[in-house]
Amino acid sequence: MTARPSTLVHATLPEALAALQHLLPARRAEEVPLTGGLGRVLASPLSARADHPSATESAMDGVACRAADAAQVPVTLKLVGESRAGAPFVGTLGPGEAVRISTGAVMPAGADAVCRREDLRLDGEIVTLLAPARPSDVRAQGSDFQAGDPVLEAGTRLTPARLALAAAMGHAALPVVAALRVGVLSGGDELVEPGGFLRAGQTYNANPYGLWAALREDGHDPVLLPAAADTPGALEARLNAAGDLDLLISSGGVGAGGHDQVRRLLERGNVLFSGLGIRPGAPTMAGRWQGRPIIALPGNPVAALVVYEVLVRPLLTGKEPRTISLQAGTPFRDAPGRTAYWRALVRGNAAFDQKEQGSGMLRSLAQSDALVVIPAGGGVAAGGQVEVIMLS
Ligand SMILES: Nc1nc2c(c(=O)[nH]1)N[C@H]1C(S)=C(S)[C@@H](COP(=O)(O)OP(=O)(O)OC[C@H]3O[C@@H](n4cnc5c(N)ncnc54)[C@H](O)[C@@H]3O)O[C@H]1N2
Ligand code: MOO
Repeated sequence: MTARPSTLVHATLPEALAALQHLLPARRAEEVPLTGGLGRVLASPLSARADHPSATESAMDGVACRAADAAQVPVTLKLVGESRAGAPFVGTLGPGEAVRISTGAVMPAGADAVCRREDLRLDGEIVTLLAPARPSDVRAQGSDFQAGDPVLEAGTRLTPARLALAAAMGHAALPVVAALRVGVLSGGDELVEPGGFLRAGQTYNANPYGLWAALREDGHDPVLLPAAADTPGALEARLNAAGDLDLLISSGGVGAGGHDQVRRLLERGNVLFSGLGIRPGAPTMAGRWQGRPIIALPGNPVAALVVYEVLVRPLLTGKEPRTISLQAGTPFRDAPGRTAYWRALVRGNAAFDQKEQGSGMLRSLAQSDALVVIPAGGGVAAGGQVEVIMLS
């Protein structure tokens, strides 16, 4: 059956992204505890509830004193007390005086520098500084961030460091974009679940596990659906039984091979685009089946994961892949009429193409550091500049 008039044939990546954006449900916000925030995306900006540091404090173990007293060394100062983390020195430091101080302890009033423990000698109430006390070993109150500062922007993906930051800002719960429930489906008579017995001509079902992990990384809620056999009825039954899903992502069955059930099913429903101007991933399709959005990725495992990286991830996170410029350590050819994403190793400031670029060769993707992006007609000689997407 031919595609409907609204179908984009051989969409560009931006066209495909724009078309898909209209298909996803409006994104709600929800609150999660800090321990549930990894990979989630902030739905609104997050401001600090307190200054960090909350007081001016020492960055080192040693003694706190006046920098002016300790510019010429060796110098002898009188120890008048101690400031420990949680138990500050009470009072003001006078000229010629010092207090013992530990890392993170509040600087006494009057003190503005710290001499490190390894740079001094203690003798009862006398301390001899052997190196000048340093103002740079003092952390000023609010020098990391101040109460009320909008530290994390809406749209920020929560990494371990950002979760620690949110905790340091005083937040126990975080407003995040509600996860989408995404069904992950594969199809093909040759597929055997990992762990099972493999006969010649069969292949372990790998794609859903990579897609499941990528969806989890992006803060969504993937649901693995059992692989469907290559019969029209089997696929339809899987989709109908999939239950309440916001989106379905399939892999396989979009080629022109005659057993390509996903393609046929989508063509009976509503096709949004059929074919993408990229390599790998050219046969990618998207559309709707009984109202539910479906992104149909190619079966070749590298194609499925590369299309996730350059199309699905930007769609689900609202962020374009971050590219950096590197030198081409080897030549990178273009793919006629398509944007190519070549697997590459990154060494120093240069990208080197992986010898193996076959779309079925998953090992070379797993062992790559980056995808080098080469626009149609834009092949690059060794020594030229290339844009690359770093793979996590
Ligand atoms: N004559 C042509 N043949 C092909 C073309 C073409 O233009 N002309 N395009 C090739 C490209 S590019 C791709 S990509 C594939 C797309 O094919 P399908 O999406 O229909 O994928 P399948 O035929 O189902 O499988 C392809 C390949 O991938 C393996 N596969 C599939 N699913 C999984 C899975 N879940 N886990 C692991 N491996 C999987 C499958 O065994 C096949 O080896 O078509 C090319 N052919
Ligand atoms: O799009 Mo196919 O991606 O090269 O294997």
